[in-house]
Amino acid sequence: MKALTEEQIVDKLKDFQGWDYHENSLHTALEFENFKDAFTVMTRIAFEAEKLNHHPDWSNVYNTLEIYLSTHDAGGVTEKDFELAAIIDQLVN
Ligand SMILES: C[C@H](O)[C@H](O)[C@H]1CNC2=NC(N)=NC(=O)C2=N1
Repeated sequence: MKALTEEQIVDKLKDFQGWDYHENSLHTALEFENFKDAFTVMTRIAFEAEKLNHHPDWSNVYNTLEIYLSTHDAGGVTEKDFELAAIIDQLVN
């Protein structure tokens, strides 16, 4: 799968609230009520990532979750990253 151009990425991001293009990845930062809520969402994302065989680069500190999505095999952002971002949005909204 081929990496998208920055122009394509910025254009597609117009349909995504709360995501930006940062360090050659799609990026979002989420804050939850508490650690359990954050970890619950991480667990649900993990199952979706496994189904997609597409995995996030993420960091959790207490009630915050920072997610970076890129496609290692393509060395950039691809449609799969947007697919997983859309799934994550459904899980958190
Ligand atoms: C072997 C395995 O299918 C590949 O390494 C998959 C796993 N998950 C992945 N996740 C992401 N974000 N990018 C990949 O290129 C990728 N490749």
